[in-house]
Amino acid sequence: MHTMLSSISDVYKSHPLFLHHKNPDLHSLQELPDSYAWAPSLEDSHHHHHGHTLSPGDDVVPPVIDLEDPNACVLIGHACKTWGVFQVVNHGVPGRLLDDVEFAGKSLFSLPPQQKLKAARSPDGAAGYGIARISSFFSKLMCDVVVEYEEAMKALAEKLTWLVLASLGISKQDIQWAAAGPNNNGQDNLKDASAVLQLNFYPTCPDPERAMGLAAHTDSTLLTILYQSAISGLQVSKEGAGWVTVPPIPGGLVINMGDLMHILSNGLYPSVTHRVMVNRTQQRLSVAYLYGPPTSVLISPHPKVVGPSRPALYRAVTWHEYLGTKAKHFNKALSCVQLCAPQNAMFAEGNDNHKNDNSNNNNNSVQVG
Ligand SMILES: C=C1C[C@]23C[C@H]1CC[C@H]2[C@@]12CCC[C@@](C)(C(=O)O1)[C@H]2[C@@H]3C(=O)O
Ligand SMILES: O=C(O)CCC(=O)C(=O)O
Ligand SMILES: [Fe+2]
Repeated sequence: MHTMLSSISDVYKSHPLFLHHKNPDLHSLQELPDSYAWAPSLEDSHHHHHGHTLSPGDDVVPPVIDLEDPNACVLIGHACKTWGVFQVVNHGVPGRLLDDVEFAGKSLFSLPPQQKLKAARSPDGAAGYGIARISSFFSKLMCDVVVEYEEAMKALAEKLTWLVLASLGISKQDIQWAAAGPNNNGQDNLKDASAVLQLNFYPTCPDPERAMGLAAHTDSTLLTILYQSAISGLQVSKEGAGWVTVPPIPGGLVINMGDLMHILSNGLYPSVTHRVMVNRTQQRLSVAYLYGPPTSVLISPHPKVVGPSRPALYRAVTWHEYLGTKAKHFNKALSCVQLCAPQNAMFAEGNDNHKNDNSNNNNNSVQVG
């Protein structure tokens, strides 16, 4: 975990980001500060899609897949093609561990602001605070829970990656960088895969219609495992349906396809654009496990999904390089590595149709590792 995190952190040495840390005490606000209000265009888009998202009896939500279902692989393939997101149950992560990480995360965010500021992410780092720096803030419980949670997420992320790839006809032997290394006892581990654990906290907001929890984006990952606790807020963009709320289900985990899976699948499994709305009465915690390959391995459209009728749409990139591109071009990153013009509307959808300035996200987040 150390080497992974340090190599992801390396990305930001050349892309320092000077975010302000002067967060007001968002818990006590009666009114939305102007600096948090989104432009009217965005406000329109809230309303524009409301009818689609919230109409009664609307059962258009991402599929929920039972990982113990023998047909899980086929169901996952279908979900990836049509939604780019699905929820999993019977995933093997104990409900007790989800409760623990939620409790630990909430304790962390309820620390006095001054204490949290001590853990501010440095401008040129990826992590909000390193293990060493946070240790003084937390009980041992927090560290134990995070370590245990990361282990459980890593195992689930590997399993899901293989299922997603298998649904494309790609097997373990077809992925060189995933080959068993000297240290993993011949197990089918994704050798040196990298990951970031991100805790997101969304305070209640007096004016949720005018504010945004987290701006529309795709994750720069192979896939992301998201625990969204019991409070809704996550929405995914679905062609023809607009913004669709992903309803929290007890013990469920949300799986997002990221840009690297988009590239690896040659656009067959598009990365899903998603955002987070804030809530007037309930604060919300989410825990995202952002999962990718070893940071220096080249990822390109896999030969199994490339052919004469389907040329490679993206050039090879490492996760390291791609994170740099994302840091510079945000939602246009995917088109920066695109090789030729999209061949049909499905690919024309792109990921820059929600380009927003995300500098005033109404969220606090922190990465631990
Ligand atoms: C490994 C990653 C993936 C990162 C960048 C880096 C560390 C933090 C991740 C997130 C987490 C929150 C959304 C996002 C869009 C963000 O701003 O930070 C993610 C981003 C990405 O998926 O591009
Ligand atoms: O809070 C959520 O539900 C989503 C968070 C998210 O998209 C992220 O951390 O990348
Ligand atoms: Fe995300």
